[in-house]
Amino acid sequence: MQRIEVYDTTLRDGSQGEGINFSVYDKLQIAKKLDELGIHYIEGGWPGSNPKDASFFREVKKLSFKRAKVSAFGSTRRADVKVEEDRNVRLLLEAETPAVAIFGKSWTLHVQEALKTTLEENLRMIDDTVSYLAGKGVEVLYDAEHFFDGFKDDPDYALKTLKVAWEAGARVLVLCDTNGGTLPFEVEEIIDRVWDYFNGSRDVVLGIHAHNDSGVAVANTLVAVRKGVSHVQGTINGLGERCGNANLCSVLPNLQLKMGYCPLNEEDLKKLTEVAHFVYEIANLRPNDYDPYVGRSAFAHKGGIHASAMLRNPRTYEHVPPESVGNRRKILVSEQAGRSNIVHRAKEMGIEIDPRDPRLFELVQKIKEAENYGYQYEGADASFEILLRNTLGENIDLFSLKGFRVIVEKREEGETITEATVKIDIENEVAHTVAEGDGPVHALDNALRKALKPYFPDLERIKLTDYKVRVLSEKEGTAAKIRVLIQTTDGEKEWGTVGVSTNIIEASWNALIDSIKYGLWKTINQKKH
Ligand SMILES: CC(=O)SCCNC(=O)CCNC(=O)[C@H](O)C(C)(C)COP(=O)(O)OP(=O)(O)OC[C@H]1O[C@@H](n2cnc3c(N)ncnc32)[C@H](O)[C@@H]1OP(=O)(O)O
Ligand SMILES: CC(=O)C(=O)O
Repeated sequence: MQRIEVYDTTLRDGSQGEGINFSVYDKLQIAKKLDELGIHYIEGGWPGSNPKDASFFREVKKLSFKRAKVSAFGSTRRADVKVEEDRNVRLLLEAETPAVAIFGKSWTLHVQEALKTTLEENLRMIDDTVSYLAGKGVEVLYDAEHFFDGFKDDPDYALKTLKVAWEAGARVLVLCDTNGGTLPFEVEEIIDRVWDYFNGSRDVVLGIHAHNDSGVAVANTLVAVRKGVSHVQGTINGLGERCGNANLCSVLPNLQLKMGYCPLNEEDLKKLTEVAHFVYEIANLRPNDYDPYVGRSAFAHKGGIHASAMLRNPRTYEHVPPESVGNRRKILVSEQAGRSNIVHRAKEMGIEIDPRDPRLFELVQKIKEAENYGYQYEGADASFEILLRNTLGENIDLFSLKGFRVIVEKREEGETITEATVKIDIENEVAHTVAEGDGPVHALDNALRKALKPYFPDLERIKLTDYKVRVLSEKEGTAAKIRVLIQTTDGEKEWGTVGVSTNIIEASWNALIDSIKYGLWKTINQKKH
């Protein structure tokens, strides 16, 4: 089995994606993660492009990588300029990286329209640049920009550019589908023609760099490997110009788990999900839950039929074990659930329940009715646990509500005052408190805490971290039904709760009360054990 070289261009082509702007520090952090993952080459940027990329190459020298080689990217020399006088080529050398990637034109249209030069001069530009850099002892990777489109228009010329780069000393010839318009069967046919051109010589090393404009960048990369390509380029999460690049988070597990290649070692592949989320975080992007392999939903099972079969044998609904890429399985509870989903979730909570227990049928029904009303338990694990325990006859309520009132007063001077009064039964006493807040929910939270604090000092640690409101029936205007989802933490764990009502304050109260009730019960329960 041939060795596959992995070349990551998240820091260069990934930075060309709309909305992406990595700082030098970000780039260095990502480079370290890529090295830990076992990536062979890290393309850090284009030193001739901007001061940030130049600065990255100065800083990255201070780091030592376990495995990865750092590569600098740039173009061939400009037309009619001596290679040793070309600014871009000089800056590439000044980056002092062990490898450089040079892109050159393979498509006559580009030579004539974009470069405005002759076909012969373009060949000289490739020849001069590759041989000059190789002569300086740098490993040169040659990116044949628009190779597939160039080949379709003028195969002889496109192939000639490859030959020139190879003979000038390029170590790898990377076939680029720059516009991302090529389909997998075309990639296969064209690569066959490239091997024919080089008389099947496997001394030649071919690479692939595919863009995702047709949604097939990963497929194009995989078929290229099947055709003997041994150098694979791509980015983490598929970031990159326009629709992005081949997503290494799909390419790598496909190669490793399905095709029998070993671009990474088995243990390193388990870091993939963490690296994917790290890059999203640094790029300030919300992770795509539906990403293959590494998305939060990649192994989330919602349908009752799926959950039932999964619990008997995970292979029934999973193409690979989630742990192989560092992800995890989730069994969701919702209106699509059956008893199996609940048995599984209950087990995770330490509750053993017989799948034939009649209370389970009752609970499935309750959930379906509640979701029909507007509740959503997928993001509200604590509200689900409360419902489950109540149905099983366990009372986790440490206090009960006697009533609340909220007053919002808008004053002539423009000031808005919000005040809440809460009355609760607690340990056979009645606590009656009043508090102000920035808004009605804040005031209620403050009043409730004031009432509970003397009984539960641990309440201090319980903090709301997120509060989301969703209108469920927009057409009803201000009388619409509202769903409130609250996230809460005690500094160690997070939990979610849900409330639904046509009254936004009541919906918020329901979610709030579940959140605090659950947090207090959990703390007391932990102390007991
Ligand atoms: C397929 C790819 O993704 S390639 C990478 C693309 N990435 C980027 O463009 C990001 C970094 N780019 C930059 O910072 C700038 O574009 C620079 C510094 C490279 C060049 O900036 P400028 O000199 O202002 O020119 P501009 O951005 O308009 O680019 C056009 C110039 O590049 C030249 N050029 C384009 N491709 C090549 C090539 N393969 N070899 C040599 N020169 C090239 C063109 O001939 C043109 O030069 P001219 O204006 O003298 O005719
Ligand atoms: C080199 C490169 O990024 C491309 O051709 O798409």
